[in-house]
Amino acid sequence: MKFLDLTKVHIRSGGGGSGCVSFRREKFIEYGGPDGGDGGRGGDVWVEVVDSLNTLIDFRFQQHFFANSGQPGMGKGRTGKDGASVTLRVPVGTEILDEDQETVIADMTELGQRLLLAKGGNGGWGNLQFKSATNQAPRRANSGQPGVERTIWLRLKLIADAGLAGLPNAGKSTFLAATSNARPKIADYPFTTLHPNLGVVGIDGREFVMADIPGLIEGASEGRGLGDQFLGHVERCAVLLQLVDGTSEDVAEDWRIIDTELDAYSHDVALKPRIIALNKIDALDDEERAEKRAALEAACGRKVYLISAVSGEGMQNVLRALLARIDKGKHVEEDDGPWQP
Ligand SMILES: Nc1nc2c(ncn2[C@@H]2O[C@H](COP(=O)(O)OP(=O)(O)OP(=O)(O)O)[C@@H](O)[C@H]2O)c(=O)[nH]1
Ligand SMILES: [Mg+2]
Repeated sequence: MKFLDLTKVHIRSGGGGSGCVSFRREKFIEYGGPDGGDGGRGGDVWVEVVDSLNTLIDFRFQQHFFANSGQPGMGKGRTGKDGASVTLRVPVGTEILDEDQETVIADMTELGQRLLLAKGGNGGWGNLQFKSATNQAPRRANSGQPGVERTIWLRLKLIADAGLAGLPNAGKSTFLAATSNARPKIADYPFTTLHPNLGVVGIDGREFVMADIPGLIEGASEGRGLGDQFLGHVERCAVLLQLVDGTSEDVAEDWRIIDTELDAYSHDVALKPRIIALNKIDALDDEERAEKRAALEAACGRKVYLISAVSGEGMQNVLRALLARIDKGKHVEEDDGPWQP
């Protein structure tokens, strides 16, 4: 199932700068002692959990994370500058795997959690450090330690922010394809979608993850059709978008069937914030739109969005409403009850 995001990343910490061999050269001081400074430390490679999108999509564009090397030491006892470190910013729930993809190096589960993945090399000693009672003028300095290079994998179990629910053919996959990077199969027969698809939806410069699941039918909670086996995937969503096919004879009944199945599956899922949209309005005239909207609003007792996943009409409004619900879910801990638009 396409619920895992897996990305390969190459990392390299910086090597330490080499130590310097140098002697004091000043007028009237005949034998200036050694004054070569140490090399700077190489930069580290860190991973840190940040509050961001719950996909690893950014790592498709940047797969190399190389820290800078330390600068060499200099005369007059000056230490070289340390190399800059780099940090991989990952979402909560990212696992770090070794190159073999089997060994789990770390499980990044908490916001702000930080882990050192590759330590920068120490800088080498300058000749100043080698001065001793027996050797007042050492011509010796160390080179810096090399950096560490490795390949790792990031693996994230995706959690959808929004889930699509509706009868077969309601247009769920069309909606996902129209609004996200996902390319699910779309066709004019029921049960086109056989497994869930996920897509990253962009709206107003923000992004969220939406899941398209196979259509539900009456009796799904008792195992009819594809049953409720995929509803587990929407259990953790912040909001559900229920699509009702506008070309259906009885939109109120269509809404009720899904509502009943959600409730039979789990009370919690039925009580989740839900946004209702009447889809395929491009196929309806004004009178039909008004009539069906009224019937649907009477059945569900809340605002109904009018949309067309094909023409794009009304889509922005629904996406904004979903995003607002998702944001609300993230910032408000207590449940403010169902059915609040
Ligand atoms: N006219 C019109 N047709 C639409 C619209 N949205 C979807 N359709 C059509 O409705 C049919 C079903 O669309 P899908 O997106 O496959 O429906 P689904 O809900 O994913 O169906 P299942 O995967 O079987 O549950 C396709 O022929 C779509 O082209 C719309 O806004 N307007
Ligand atoms: Mg589908």
